[in-house]
Amino acid sequence: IVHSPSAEPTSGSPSGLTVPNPVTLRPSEHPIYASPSRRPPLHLGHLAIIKPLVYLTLRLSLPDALIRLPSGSRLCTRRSSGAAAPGSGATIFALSSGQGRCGIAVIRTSGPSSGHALRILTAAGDLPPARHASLRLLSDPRSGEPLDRALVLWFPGPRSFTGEDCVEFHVHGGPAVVSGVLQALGSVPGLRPAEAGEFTRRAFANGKLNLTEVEGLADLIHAETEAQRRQALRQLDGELGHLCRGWAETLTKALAHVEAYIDFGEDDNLEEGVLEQADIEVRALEVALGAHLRDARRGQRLRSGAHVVVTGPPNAGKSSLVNLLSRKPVSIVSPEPGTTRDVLETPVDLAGFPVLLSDTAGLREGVGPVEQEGVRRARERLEQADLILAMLDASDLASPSSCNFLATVVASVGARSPSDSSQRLLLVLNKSDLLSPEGPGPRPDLPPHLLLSCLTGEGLDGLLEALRKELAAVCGDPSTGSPLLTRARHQHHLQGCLDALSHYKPSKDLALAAEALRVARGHLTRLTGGGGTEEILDIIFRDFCVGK
Ligand SMILES: Nc1nc2c(ncn2[C@@H]2O[C@H](COP(=O)(O)OP(=O)(O)OP(=O)(O)O)[C@@H](O)[C@H]2O)c(=O)[nH]1
Ligand SMILES: [K+]
Ligand SMILES: [Mg+2]
Repeated sequence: IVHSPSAEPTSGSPSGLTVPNPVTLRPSEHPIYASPSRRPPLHLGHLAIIKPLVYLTLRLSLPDALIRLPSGSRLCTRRSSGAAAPGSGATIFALSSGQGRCGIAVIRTSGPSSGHALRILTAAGDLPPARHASLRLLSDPRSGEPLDRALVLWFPGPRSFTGEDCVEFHVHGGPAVVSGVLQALGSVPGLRPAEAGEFTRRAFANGKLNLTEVEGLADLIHAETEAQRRQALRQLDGELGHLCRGWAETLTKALAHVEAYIDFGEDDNLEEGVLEQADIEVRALEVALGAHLRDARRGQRLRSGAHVVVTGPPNAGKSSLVNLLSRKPVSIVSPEPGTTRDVLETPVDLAGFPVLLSDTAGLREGVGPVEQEGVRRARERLEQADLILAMLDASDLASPSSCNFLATVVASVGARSPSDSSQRLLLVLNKSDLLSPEGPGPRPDLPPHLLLSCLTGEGLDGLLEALRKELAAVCGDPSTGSPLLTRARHQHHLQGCLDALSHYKPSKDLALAAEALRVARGHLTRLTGGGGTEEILDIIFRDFCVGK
């Protein structure tokens, strides 16, 4: 029996599915008002009047709340969640496990009529105990005909995946059983089939997941390699959202400092150093954002695949290597130089990392127009590579094409420092089987390289290990380090935040500095799904299938 990971047995579940909904509190409802000593917000030792204290406390405690400010409302009044209200009380149902014949299929419902539907299908007056698997006979409510003996799980809201009342039917996976149960559910008043991603959308709207977690869930469903799965799980655990919320809090604090200074600084009511403190924190945040952005492409590569391009002079064995790594005959191999003309790409899982592997034409000059076009395409593809697999024939290192390749491609990538280039290069000397065992090895003046024979397979393990290390550097290791930015959307908002902070110059103009902080904070809020994100929701939820 498969226990569905979508179920959420306890509120602080270990999968981190529960995220406190950013609620809008009125000042009078906020706990800080009940006991102001709970969280001393600032060092305001020399505060002469009580008004700034209340004011600052409000601002620090209620970052996204609707706040009516004492004088000149400067803190923006943003509604916390950008989600649409969930589907107007309809109860949705769908097959949530994969299509086709299987041992067990999971059908679930979400919405206020879930309990009613469960009672009707099990012909029982009572609901089963919450969050326990119970064996029940399901029958068609119209004909009374038995459909299946199934496990049913009842998740009363809000402790469910969507936050609404949910039911899961674990039925036998035959197509007739599944369609029978789906039809039976469709006959219950108030129930309708779910649309793609609708369960997750409701979870988002009810504050069960934030936007980066929704993206993590979509990626987890689509993860094809180990590393992708690990990255998606970390994002689903809310690590990126957590980081952004921490940053947004820093900005809120700084904003409160600056605004307090605008309103009360001149009255000499604030202690010294309030602005300086804000300055220090903003600068530290800029450094952190910069570091994350430098990493930015790694998470995206891990999500969509790193570009690995095999290049070298003709006949080095490039196509042989591509076929070996992809374990299928992607490219034609022949003793004739200039066999490969077009760029041939194939997705492969290399040591747990998703890779788009490209075979290219051998690089040489003075050839006919067709091969020339192949060489041009090869060079173009080389520019887009995250990792270059540079290949030479170990028995042919003295040839003009080998020397030329070493002097141009290998030398130029090797000369760039790792920091100013995102491209990496592995030099592979193929056809090691042709080297005589007693004879001298390859030229001693060569850059670091690996020996390989595509013919015998010797050196392949070493190459795979080297590839694993290189790809970990290219994609980032999803099990360690800070959470990666997996989408261009994340990068866009972090860059926007950083750009806004470059206008933060409190020594020049305090009002503009405050505005810069607000814009910067807005980007962070939108990254996790707060404030005006409606238009991107559709894009994100399109990634889901029906039943998720
Ligand atoms: N002895 C030996 N021959 C090899 C090895 N790898 C490839 N070859 C042979 O070298 C020849 C060229 O191999 P390809 O894989 O077509 O080389 P390529 O670099 O793709 O060639 P082009 O597409 O023409 O640039 C073929 O006859 C292969 O069988 C190896 O490790 N040892
Ligand atoms: K060839
Ligand atoms: Mg080839």
